[in-house]
Amino acid sequence: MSEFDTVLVVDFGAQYAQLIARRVRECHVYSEIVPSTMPVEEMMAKNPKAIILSGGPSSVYAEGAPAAPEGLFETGVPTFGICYGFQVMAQTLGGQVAKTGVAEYGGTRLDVASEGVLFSGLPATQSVWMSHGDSVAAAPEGFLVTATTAETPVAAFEHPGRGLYGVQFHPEVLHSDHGQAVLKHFLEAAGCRPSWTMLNIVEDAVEAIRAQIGPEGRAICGLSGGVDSAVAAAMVQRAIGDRLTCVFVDHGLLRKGEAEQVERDFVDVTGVKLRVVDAQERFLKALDGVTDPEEKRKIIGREFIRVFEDEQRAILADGPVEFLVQGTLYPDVVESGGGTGTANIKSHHNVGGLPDDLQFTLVEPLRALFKDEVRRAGEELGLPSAMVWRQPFPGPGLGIRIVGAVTRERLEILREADVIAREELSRAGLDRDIWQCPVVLLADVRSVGVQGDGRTYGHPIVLRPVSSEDAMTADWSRLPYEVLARISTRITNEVREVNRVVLDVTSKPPGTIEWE
Ligand SMILES: Nc1ncnc2c1ncn2[C@@H]1O[C@H](COP(=O)(O)OP(=O)(O)OP(=O)(O)O)[C@@H](O)[C@H]1O
Ligand SMILES: O=c1[nH]c(=O)c2[nH+]cn([C@@H]3O[C@H](COP(=O)(O)O)[C@@H](O)[C@H]3O)c2[nH]1
Ligand SMILES: NC(=O)CC[C@H](N)C(=O)O
Ligand SMILES: [Mg+2]
Repeated sequence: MSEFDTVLVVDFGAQYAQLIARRVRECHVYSEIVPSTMPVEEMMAKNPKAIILSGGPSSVYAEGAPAAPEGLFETGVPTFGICYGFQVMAQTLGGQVAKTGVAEYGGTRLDVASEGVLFSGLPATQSVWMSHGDSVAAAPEGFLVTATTAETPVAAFEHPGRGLYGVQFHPEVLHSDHGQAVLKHFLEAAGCRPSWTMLNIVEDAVEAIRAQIGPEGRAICGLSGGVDSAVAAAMVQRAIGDRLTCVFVDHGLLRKGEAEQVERDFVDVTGVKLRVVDAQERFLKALDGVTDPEEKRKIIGREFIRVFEDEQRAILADGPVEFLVQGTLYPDVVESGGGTGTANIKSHHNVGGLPDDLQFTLVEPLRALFKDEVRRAGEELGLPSAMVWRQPFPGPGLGIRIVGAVTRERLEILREADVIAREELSRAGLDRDIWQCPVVLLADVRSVGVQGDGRTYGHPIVLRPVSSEDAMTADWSRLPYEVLARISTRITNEVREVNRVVLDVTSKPPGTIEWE
């Protein structure tokens, strides 16, 4: 018998399929996503202990809407439907789904009518997160309706005898008060053992990397000094040892002290082979005069790859290098429009920004994970905590924090302002409280100031401190006024060209974290 149980998440085109999978993993049960079009026999071959049906954008009664996999409810495998998955279960088993004319989006009060299995021991009223326009009008025969809301008479149902459960709300998002408990109750009822740990992610990833690269293959890893590439590199190093060469690209869009830090921190700890490439000229030339954010991102993505290709040739003497390792995470993929039916928000340089003629085979062991999971993997791998808890910094660097064309002078201004903000936030002990704090230069905006009794006509700097769990959503950080005041005073005193500092008070959505 396998040491851990498997839960399949059947994806109906959900925004949150990966989020469901990770919440299951948080219950220490292994979980994998499969498309709703996969035949039931193939699902059964994976020997699932339980199945979760995800949400999705369609209406179950619409023509062409994805149906429950044929025969799924006859397999006897305990199954939990969420939102669309709940509606699909209701309809397939003889209940009724209809557009009732009322929709619920966001926080909603749920009244538990009967604890049943899912709500066992939980409060009779709780706040849950909803996102639906269709509703279950009648539960299938034999099902107990366990919860309602003001607008939704059937907000949860279950038939423990048949191992079938469903909820209209999203237990996987953190805004649902007891969502994780509801999920846990389902997994327990299904008999899933909590025996899976993050160690398995590391071990499995290392195994998979070994299999992908083979016994002779060699790889280059883009190392940025950030968490993701550090963890990816450490995994690959564990898999293929010194057949890995790391490449740090100094593209001139880095913050003060960044290049030195990579050499000091990562190489010291891992002893990995590192090549540092000074590519400032090439990036600045390629970006000359470019103001469109997507164009900047595409150029930066392409130039990164061109540098990796040059490095590939430079180390050819030791044997060909076919693989490129990147620390790509799931949010990079969804935002670049790579999820099921998701829109392109911005092309992350390492996903949507890659050139079409890419010669490398990509190795991306973190592609299905969120940042906090990567941090835990980093801890499992024994990386130092200063590295594991470092705030994210985007690959395109200061290039997407200058609103307007990128020039050496503007980079210098931004670098000076950024280091002041970072110093003051650290001094105030706020590094762990905030997710990151982009400092943005509005290069094409000027405003009038008065300094030393004279008139100035300088540029504004925007501070964008945010708190977040996984960068998919974020809120602006409520920093102490004294800290903001100190940052503002120092930046305007110390950075010529800047005569105004402003604070960005927008959450994500509607804003994104970076300005471009
Ligand atoms: N300066 C760089 N040199 C080489 N590779 C880079 C550089 N910047 C980014 N990359 C590559 O692009 C990937 C994505 O960058 P991203 O900023 O998302 O991750 P990270 O820098 O590893 O971690 P963090 O999100 O904590 O900054 C990196 O994992 C790395 O492979
Ligand atoms: O490596 C990266 N390449 C990119 O092209 C990129 N764009 C945004 N980011 C980082 O991703 C997170 C979410 O950012 P946004 O809310 O701006 O999309 C934040 O942490 C951003 O700093 C990037 N990281
Ligand atoms: N989030 C969802 O799964 C939505 C399901 C369905 N599209 C509805 O609006 O009710
Ligand atoms: Mg980074």
